[in-house]
Amino acid sequence: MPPVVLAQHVTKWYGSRRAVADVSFAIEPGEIVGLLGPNGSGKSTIFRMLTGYLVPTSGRIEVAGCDVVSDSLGVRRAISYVPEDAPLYDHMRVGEFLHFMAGLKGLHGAGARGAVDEAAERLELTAVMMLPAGKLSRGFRQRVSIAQALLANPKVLVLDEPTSGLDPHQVIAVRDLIRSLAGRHTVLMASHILPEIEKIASRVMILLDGRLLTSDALKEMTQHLALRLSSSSPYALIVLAAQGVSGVREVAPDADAGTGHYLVRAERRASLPADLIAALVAADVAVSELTEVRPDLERVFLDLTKRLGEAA
Ligand SMILES: Nc1ncnc2c1ncn2[C@@H]1O[C@H](COP(=O)(O)OP(=O)(O)OP(=O)(O)O)[C@@H](O)[C@H]1O
Repeated sequence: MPPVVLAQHVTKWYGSRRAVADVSFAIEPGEIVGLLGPNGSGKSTIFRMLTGYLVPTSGRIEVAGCDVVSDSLGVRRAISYVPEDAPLYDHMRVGEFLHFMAGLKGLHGAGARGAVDEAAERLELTAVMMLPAGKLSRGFRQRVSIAQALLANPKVLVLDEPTSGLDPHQVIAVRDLIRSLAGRHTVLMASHILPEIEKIASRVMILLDGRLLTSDALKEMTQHLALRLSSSSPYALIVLAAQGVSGVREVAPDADAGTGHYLVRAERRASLPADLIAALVAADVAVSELTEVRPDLERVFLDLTKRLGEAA
C-alpha cells in the first residue's frame, strides 16, 4: 500500500528564520506516529504544511495521494487537524456545534445526522450534547474537538498536544481513544512530553531545531550502553579505573540517585560490564552495584537536546 502521508525534502523559512529543514518521512495507513520535539522545533509548522495552511518553501508533501500545493482541496478532504487549544464556539451547544461543523465539511441532512450521532457515540458525548461548549471541562472540550475532526471520516487525523492540560483521568481516556482510532484512521500526533508519546504511538519521529532525526542516528544513540554504578570509594579513583577500560566514554555522578551513585556511559560491547568490574576491583574500588540502565527514549531525547544545545 502506498504511504498515506509522504514528505520529501521539505523546508520552510519564515523570512530569515528557517523553521523546518530538509524533512522527509512516510506514514503508512493505520499507523499512530508521534512527532516529538521541544518547543519551537517546528512541529506546528509541519502540521500546518500537511494540512495545506502553509506552503513549503521547498520540497513536496502528499496526503492520500494529493499534493498539498496543487490539490489542497483534496488534502483538506483527507486530513483533519485538532489544534492544541480546542477552539470551540462557547455559546453553541455541543450537538449544534457538531452539526454546524458537519455542514462546513459538506455533510447535510441524514448524512450529517448519522455522522454526528456516530462521532458523539465514539467520543462518549451523548450526555453533553445539549450543553453549551463554554460549560465543558477541558477533557470534554478535547473530545468534542476530536469528534468534529472525525465527522467527515478523514483518512488522517493530526493532533497537536492532545493530552496537554488534562487531568490524569482525562489523559488516560484520551490516550485510549487515540489508540482506538488506529487502523481506521492514520494518526499523527505532536508532543514535547516523551513518556506520553511513547505510551500512545507505534512509532516516534524526533524533531530537533527543524530537523528530523534519522532512524540511523536514533539507533546509534540507543546502541550506547549506560551502567549505574554504586560505590563508596572516591570519585577520582572510580574515574581513573573506569577510564582505563576500552569503550568507556564517561563516568559522571548520578544526580537523581544521590551520593555514591554514578552513571557510566560506554560503547555497547558484551564483555564491557565484566571488564569494568575487573578494572574497578583491581584498583580497590568497592563496588556495591553495577546494573544496566535501559536506554529509554527519554534519555536519548534529553542527551540529543543537550548535545544540540552544546553545539549551538
Ligand atoms: N509565523 C511565524 N513567523 C516567524 N517565525 C515563526 C512563525 N511561526 C513559527 N515561527 C518560528 O519557527 C520555529 C518553529 O515553530 P513551531 O511553532 O513550528 O514549533 P513547535 O515545535 O510547534 O513549537 P511549540 O511546541 O512551542 O508549538 C520557532 O522558532 C518559531 O519561533
